[in-house]
Amino acid sequence: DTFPKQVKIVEVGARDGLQNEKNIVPTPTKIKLIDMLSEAGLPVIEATSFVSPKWVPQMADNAEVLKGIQKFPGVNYPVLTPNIKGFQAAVAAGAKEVSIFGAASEQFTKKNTNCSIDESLQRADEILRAARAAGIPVRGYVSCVLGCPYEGKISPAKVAEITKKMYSMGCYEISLGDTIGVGTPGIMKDMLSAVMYDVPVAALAVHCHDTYGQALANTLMALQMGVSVVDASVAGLGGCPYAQGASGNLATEDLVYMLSGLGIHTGVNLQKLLEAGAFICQALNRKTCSKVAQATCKL
Ligand SMILES: CC(C)(COP(=O)([O-])OP(=O)([O-])OC[C@H]1O[C@@H](n2cnc3c(N)ncnc32)[C@H](O)[C@@H]1OP(=O)([O-])[O-])[C@@H](O)C(=O)NCCC(=O)NCCSC(=O)C[C@@](C)(O)CC(=O)[O-]
Repeated sequence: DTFPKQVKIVEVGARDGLQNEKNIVPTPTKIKLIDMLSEAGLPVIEATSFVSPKWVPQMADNAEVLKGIQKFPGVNYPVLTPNIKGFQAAVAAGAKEVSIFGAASEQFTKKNTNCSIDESLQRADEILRAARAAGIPVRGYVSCVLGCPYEGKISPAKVAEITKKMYSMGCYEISLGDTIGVGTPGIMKDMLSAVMYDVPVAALAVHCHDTYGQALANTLMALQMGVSVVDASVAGLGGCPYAQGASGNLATEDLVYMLSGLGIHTGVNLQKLLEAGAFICQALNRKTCSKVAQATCKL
């Protein structure tokens, strides 16, 4: 049995999940969602992002959300920061951890952050230096690791190169994103093999979108290869606004159900997680994308 004994789930529903919503979700709804997710025992809950409100209007209430949530002891509430301006605003609002984001695709980087890969790494380096001085841990994201909406196939070597750079710049963990959910387990295996050659597996996470229904299978492959940190989104909410057609993330409920079946510890209470999912789906007036939530729905 090659599975890790314990898996850390990084809940991204309140950020990756909501950033793509057209209608602005009221700030108290976001806060209640995050509080319910904390209540459910998730160890890491990405709360919001300090990006330009011109680019992502849904995240314009970032400071109110971060200040308004209950901070459960032992739970981390990282926020996304694209540049030093975002980092400073995040710290001023009380962020204790931030995430930087880049991609293994030039065109996606341009569409998502209006710069080249090199420029995005320079911005990341600036954040990492400021974060080190302030004692703030930094997580990194690499998008498009299994394919890009603009460039198509992405080579595992390119993903390994960017991941290695972020790791050597000081990110303690790097989340490998299948941004548009096009990957299949064989491609995940090849990509991870290349990355693991350069970066210790303990510093890697996977972040699978479920556009083609492959998120759980791709995640299982990563777990078999020793990855023990998995990003997921309650009710399968989500998608990147600069990756057209990308659907939501792997549903956290489905991940928790699978891990529990495998006897892998997560510390998450599935019942409370289902309640958080039901709450946000009702608030958004939409059906859950979680199969587990659909299967256990009493209505
Ligand atoms: C990077 C920029 C800012 C460049 O955007 P730009 O337009 O090139 O930047 P700029 O420096 O020219 O600034 C434009 C305006 O935004 C302001 N501004 C500038 N920075 C900030 C900031 N931090 N916070 C608040 N405001 C900011 C700045 O002050 C200015 O305001 P103005 O002077 O016109 O009034 C922009 O492209 C941006 O915000 N992009 C973020 C896009 C985004 O959030 N995408 C989704 C997250 S990534 C993702 O979902 C993938 C992931 C992580 O989940 C993993 C996966 O699935 O693969």
